[in-house]
Formats: sequence, structure tokens, C-alpha cells
Amino acid sequence: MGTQTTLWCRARTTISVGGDWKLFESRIRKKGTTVSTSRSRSCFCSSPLTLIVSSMPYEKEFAAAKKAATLAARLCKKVQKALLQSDVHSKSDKSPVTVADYGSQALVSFILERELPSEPFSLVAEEDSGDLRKESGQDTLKRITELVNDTLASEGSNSFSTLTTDDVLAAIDGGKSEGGSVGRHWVLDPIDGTKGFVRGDQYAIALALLDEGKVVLGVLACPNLPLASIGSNQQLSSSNEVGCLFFAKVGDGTYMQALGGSTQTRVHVCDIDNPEEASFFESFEAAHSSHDLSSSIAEKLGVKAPPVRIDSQAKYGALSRGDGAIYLRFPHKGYREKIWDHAAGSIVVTEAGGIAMDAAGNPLDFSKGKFLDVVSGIIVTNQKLKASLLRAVKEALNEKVSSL
Ligand SMILES: Nc1ncnc2c1ncn2[C@@H]1O[C@H](COP(=O)(O)O)[C@@H](OP(=O)(O)O)[C@H]1O
Ligand SMILES: [Mg+2]
Ligand SMILES: [Mg+2]
Ligand SMILES: [Mg+2]
Repeated sequence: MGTQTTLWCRARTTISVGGDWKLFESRIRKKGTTVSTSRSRSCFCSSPLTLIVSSMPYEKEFAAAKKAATLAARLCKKVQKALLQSDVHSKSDKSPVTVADYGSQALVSFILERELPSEPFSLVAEEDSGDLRKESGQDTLKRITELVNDTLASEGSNSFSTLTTDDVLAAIDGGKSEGGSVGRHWVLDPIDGTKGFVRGDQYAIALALLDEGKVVLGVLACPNLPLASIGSNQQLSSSNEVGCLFFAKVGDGTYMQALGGSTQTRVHVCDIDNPEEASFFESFEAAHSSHDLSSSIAEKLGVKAPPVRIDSQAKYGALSRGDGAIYLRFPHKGYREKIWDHAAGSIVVTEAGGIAMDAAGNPLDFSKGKFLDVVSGIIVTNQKLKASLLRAVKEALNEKVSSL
């Protein structure tokens, strides 16, 4: 728990805020006091104001998020090891969903609500319980409930009573919030990269917290991601240990540890400034992101290494520790990105020194509800490659338009 300081501001006062200064400013403005602030973090209040400044904001939330994502990863690993055909279903949009997607969502929703009882709970999550409430979904619901209870029991804590199928449905539907720019909202992708999960490849449990529309913390559990680098320019490592947990809190940097538990290490994006030395990540699925467009961008930049194609936000995690220098994502026409596919990943990369933006260079705006409206695509890189990458993207997009 962080320490809290109460300040009584009458005139110009210097205060120090651990965390996001901009967010802090907007908060005090909302309280109806005019506050002018400067970069030196001094503020002048138009009326007396009590400021409660926590030196470690979001600390409880961060701990709860790490716990929830780690347990959800345990559930997913168990299912992936012995995935049965009957565990995989098709949603109304024909995309796959498995008992592990539902189980992970129920578990994370349940744990967050239990661990943070004094906070209003709002969760924007990918799955809903519609199909599980039908007659045809009853066996699947029982299997999910078993998985959730087994995972809670494996945690060794006796504080959880066994959940019923109704509890599981309610926990899944805890994720029905629409998000937005007011207050706090958790954002969850219970399994990002379900297609990768079903194939036995990469996937991630991605959990983030929005405060006033900004991502303030993010956790990415990547059960199949090697602890050693996976960039295409890397030497093969002697270690084949897999399972990474990335976590980032605004203003505090990004850290990685083994999912099984280990000391945490601070990670940074790579500092490559010569695009020829850069390697890039993209979706494994060509249906999710145009491989043709990314190869045209890579060619313009002079990138020599072949693309690293993996599923899920594990790409953001890998980039945050410098495995590669660029992540390109260009969905096909008509697709609208969802916030849960990028919220956790974006803070993991930005706190590691990188930038996540749309193809026009605009910052990603998570404050507009479930959807993330972006111009043309999403690109992620380090500060040094930003300008040349944006130029190459612009050229490649223009060529694509003129060839139509
Ligand atoms: N046609 C499409 N274009 C772009 N993204 C898509 C898509 N269909 C599904 N997706 C999203 O791509 C995510 C996986 O990203 P990646 O390609 O990086 O592995 C999916 O997350 P889920 O697996 O959580 O559904 C899904 O939200
Ligand atoms: Mg997803
Ligand atoms: Mg998902
Ligand atoms: Mg999905």
C-alpha cells in the first residue's frame, strides 16, 4: 500500500505526484477548482483545496490484476494441454471461443471484484454468457465451472467458497460494461489470440485499467512466450523456458517475470535507430492484418529480417523487452479494433519507452467505449524509428490507394 499525504493548498504549492500528472490535473479540475500547473509540478489553486496525494497510486489494483492474470493463465495452460474438440465453439461472428476464454473471464472478473471490495466494479471484457445460458451450452458451462473451481482451489487459499454455475455466469457477465471516459474501467481479453491458443501457439491474458479514459496499468500473461528473446535477429538461446508475465503502471516502467514466479526485471524497447537492423512483428493470421502491406512497409524501410508472425498481444510484450523494433497491424477494410486487443499491450510498450499509435501517428484513444477507432492500422515502435516508420507507412498506404 502506498503512503498518502494530505495537502491543504492555499496558494502556490509544490506537490509531487507518483503516477500520471495529467490525470491528476484533470481530477482536480473536475472538482471545480481552477488549478494552473507547470511542468515543475507546482500548482496554484483558486480556492482552498485538500489534495490527497498517494505516492503509489493503483498499487492495490496492480496486485489484484497480477494475481488475476496469473491464475487465469494457469487455467488456460491446463486447457491448452488437453484441448478437446468439444471445448472449442464458434461465436455468432464465426470466431472461435473455448472453455478457457470463458473460464479465464469468469476467474478474472471474480478475483478483481473480491480483491477490491471497496471500489465500484466496471469491466469491459470480450466474452458474454449468452451461449452458455442456452440448453445446448449446459455441459460447457459445467466444464467451465469445474475449471474455475479447480484453479481457485489450486491457489491454496481457503477463502473462496465453491462457485456455482450461476456464479460463473454472473462473473462472466460482470464484463458487460461499455467503458468510456468517466471513472475507472477494467479492460479484459481473457484469451487474446484464441486461434493461436487452439493451434497450440502463442496467446495472452490481457488485463488493463482505464482511469478517465487513460490506461493506467496493464498486465500481460503470455504462457507460451519464451523467457529468452524471440526476435528474428536473435541467436538461439540455450534456455527453452516459457511463460512470461509483463506488467506496467503509468510512470513506473515495465517489468517482466517468469509466470511461474521469479525476480522481476525492468525491460526496455530496443534502441535501434537504423531501420535496416530492425525486425518486425505481425499477426500470424493474414486475415487479421495485411501481410502484403507490412512487407511493402518493411521493404521501404530497408528491413532485412523476415517478419516474426505470432498471435496475440505477446507481440507487445516481446517488443517491450527489445526482441524486435516494430509491430505492424493493418486489419482489412471494415474491421473495427476493440480496446481489449490493445489496452494492456499499449501500456506495456509505452512504459518500456516505446510508442503505440495509429497509422497516421495519432495516439490510441481508449476513452470511446469498446471500440478503438484508428486511422488505417496500428503501429508500435521505439522513439528513434518513429519518423521513418510513419513516412514508410504513409508511402505504402498511398501506393495501395493509387493501385486500386
Ligand atoms: N478480421 C480481423 N481483423 C483484425 N483483427 C481481428 C479480426 N478478427 C479478429 N481479430 C482480432 O485479432 C485478435 C488476435 O490478434 P492477433 O492477430 O494479433 O493474434 C483477436 O483477438 P481474440 O483472439 O481475443 O478474439 C480478434 O479480436
Ligand atoms: Mg483479442
Ligand atoms: Mg479474446
Ligand atoms: Mg475472440
